[in-house]
Amino acid sequence: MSTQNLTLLTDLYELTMMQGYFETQENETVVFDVFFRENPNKSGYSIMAGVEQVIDYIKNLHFSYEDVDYLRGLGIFSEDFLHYLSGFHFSGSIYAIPEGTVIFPKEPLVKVIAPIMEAQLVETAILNIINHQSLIATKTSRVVFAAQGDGIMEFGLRRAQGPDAGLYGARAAMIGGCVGTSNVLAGKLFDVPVMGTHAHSWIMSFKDEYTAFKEYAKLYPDACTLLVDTYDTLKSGVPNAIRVFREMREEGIISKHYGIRLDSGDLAYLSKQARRMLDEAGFTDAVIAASNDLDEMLIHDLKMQGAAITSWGVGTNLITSKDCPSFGGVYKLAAIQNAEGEFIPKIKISENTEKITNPGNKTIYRVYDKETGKIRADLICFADETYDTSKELLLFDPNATWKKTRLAGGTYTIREILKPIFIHGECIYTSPSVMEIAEYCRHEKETLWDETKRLFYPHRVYVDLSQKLYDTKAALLDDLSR
Ligand SMILES: Nc1ncnc2c1ncn2[C@@H]1O[C@H](COP(=O)(O)OP(=O)(O)OP(=O)(O)O)[C@@H](O)[C@H]1O
Ligand SMILES: O=P(O)(O)OC[C@H]1O[C@H](OP(=O)(O)OP(=O)(O)O)[C@H](O)[C@@H]1O
Ligand SMILES: O=C(O)c1cccnc1
Repeated sequence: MSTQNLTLLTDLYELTMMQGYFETQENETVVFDVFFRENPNKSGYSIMAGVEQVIDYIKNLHFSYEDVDYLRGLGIFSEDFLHYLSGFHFSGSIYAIPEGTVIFPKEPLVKVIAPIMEAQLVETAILNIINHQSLIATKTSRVVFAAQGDGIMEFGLRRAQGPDAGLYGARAAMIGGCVGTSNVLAGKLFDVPVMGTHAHSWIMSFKDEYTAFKEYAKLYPDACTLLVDTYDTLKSGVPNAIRVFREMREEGIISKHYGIRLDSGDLAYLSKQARRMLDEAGFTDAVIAASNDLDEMLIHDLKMQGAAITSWGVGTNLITSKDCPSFGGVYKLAAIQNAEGEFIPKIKISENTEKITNPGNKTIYRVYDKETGKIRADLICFADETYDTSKELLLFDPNATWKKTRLAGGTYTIREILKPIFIHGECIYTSPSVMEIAEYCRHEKETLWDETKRLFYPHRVYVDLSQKLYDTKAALLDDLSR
């Protein structure tokens, strides 16, 4: 939250390195990139989320008297360094891809340009925030895709990995496309719709199911979703719900939003039977909602089975991204500024060529097909490179350079997707509201080809390097292998 001081939310090694830089170096300005190597959940794309919380974190970055005192107590920091920390503030620049944007592996999601002591300190918290929210936004986006336009309600708070994961997970889930959340604190803090039904305990607390439904309908006639599986879904739950709906209709209080929720058993079979019973009773607009360990695969499968469900409550699998519990974003040094103000590219070698980093102070252009508005590729280049869209653009796969695509001038458009957030310590970016981000995210997904959006074996979007960046990288690798 915006006033929270998370300065010590870092790994100890960031502070021990910071002290090392303080003792041994000139505190040169460096460039660090946040990027990830693989989309989670076998997705063809990911969704950026968490920038607003990164902004809050950076704005509140300071070592309080108690923080400094605690660090002193560890017995590993000098008084000179602790004195430096007590006057610390972030003076660098940060660029980020706006929340809700579709993102792909290898591209810089966040770029930090700052004196090395500052840039090093912020690694852990930035990764923590972006990794978590981007993971949940991406998972949600897949669940939403599977539901083919039906609403997904985020129900995961009780099974999230702690309060923060529940709260910021709900925020990310809204960005990824949920229609609402059961998380009331998320509703208050992020101004997003809260919604829900009722629990089995409600039914069990009354003398019988009918009375429980009736009392609920009296209290909440405008949002009356009755949980029908406590005793026997088709023999008792649905008939009792119909009885109550009928009485509501007779009393003229039938609402716009009413229906049932299934939470166990064969959801395809039960939903079809329930639909038939509701329709026969004249309640054709009663909504059938379902929950019970759902995820995108199950929802996809239930759709294939012709389930008559049009509203889905998804908890555990979404809020924990159960099939892929980590986003895998990393933070790597890409350049060091010399005395002349030039950024000298740096590279990290790996046995695994996929893990070799992209050097330099970079930016990203998203290249769109002019006619369809769909993404052709992303192009990572140096920050000072520019492109003229009236000229031919040559794209090539950096891992298989013989794979080339030539886009004729006038057939494509480009958009720089990395945006300035902080310049020389000053925040120059205003975060949109979560619902505005969610709307933007919905449009962003329209720029993906269907082949990229599909749940299984999606088509990969190319993330290419400019010729200049490719040549620089090759030259650095060449130098290091001498
Ligand atoms: N038609 C279906 N096709 C595929 N999966 C289904 C179908 N119906 C339900 N499921 C899923 O199968 C799983 C069954 O859950 P589980 O074995 O816990 O039984 P249950 O119905 O929840 O019983 P109970 O809650 O009474 O223990 C859930 O994840 C549920 O969403
Ligand atoms: O299955 P999930 O995707 O995690 O969705 C949330 C679950 O949480 C509730 O169950 P719970 O047993 O906690 O409470 P209940 O007594 O209200 O069913 C709800 O009925 C869902 O089944
Ligand atoms: O409102 C609901 O139906 C709900 C909320 C949280 C978890 N499960 C269900």
